[in-house]
Amino acid sequence: MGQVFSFTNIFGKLWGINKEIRILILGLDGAGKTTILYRLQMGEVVTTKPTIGFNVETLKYKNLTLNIWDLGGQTSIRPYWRCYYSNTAAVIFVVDSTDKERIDIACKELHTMLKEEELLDSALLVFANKQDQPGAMTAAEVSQALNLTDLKDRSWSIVASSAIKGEGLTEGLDWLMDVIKDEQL
Ligand SMILES: Nc1nc2c(ncn2[C@@H]2O[C@H](COP(=O)(O)OP(=O)(O)OP(=O)(O)O)[C@@H](O)[C@H]2O)c(=O)[nH]1
Ligand SMILES: [Mg+2]
Repeated sequence: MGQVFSFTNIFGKLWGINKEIRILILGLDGAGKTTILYRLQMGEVVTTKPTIGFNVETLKYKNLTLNIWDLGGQTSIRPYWRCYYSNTAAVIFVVDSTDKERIDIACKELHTMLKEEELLDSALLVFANKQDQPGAMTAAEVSQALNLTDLKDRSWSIVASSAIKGEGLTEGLDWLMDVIKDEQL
């Protein structure tokens, strides 16, 4: 009981200290999820292999402790995403903005995922990634292709990013932290 009412516990919770926040990074294979995870954690571009299973890293960001789960996006692995949904504060959905052929598949996977009961309260941040590549769809084009304006009763945002150049990632995460902090009050 003493532990429950301790000063650090109460005030830590008020300021978001101690609280661990679970975030999933999802999206089709090759979108840049693992590159984004390690760019956020280490500030570097790492060499990646297709993720079979998941990577999980803890990141301290603005007084918050984020547990970020990066799941493999290959077709055969996507059915396992749902095993990770419970207690998820936010989903970061990563799109390869150059992959026009598969944007409809990305759209379908996104909306299937968002219908899941366990994710009804989760915020959504979409990264329109690989903006450094010629011919990349803009964030507005990706937003339209993903039918994001159809989303009701959910905090969502889309941010143009390049994980390789490190652009847009902090902007996206700042938006997400503001939403998560607001929802905790
Ligand atoms: N040009 C460019 N390449 C990127 C960017 N982000 C990631 N990549 C490259 O895209 C490839 C796939 O990146 P990953 O991070 O492994 O993709 P993933 O989404 O984790 O893929 P799975 O693990 O298979 O689901 C790698 O060669 C990355 O270097 C980006 O913003 N721009
Ligand atoms: Mg990966």
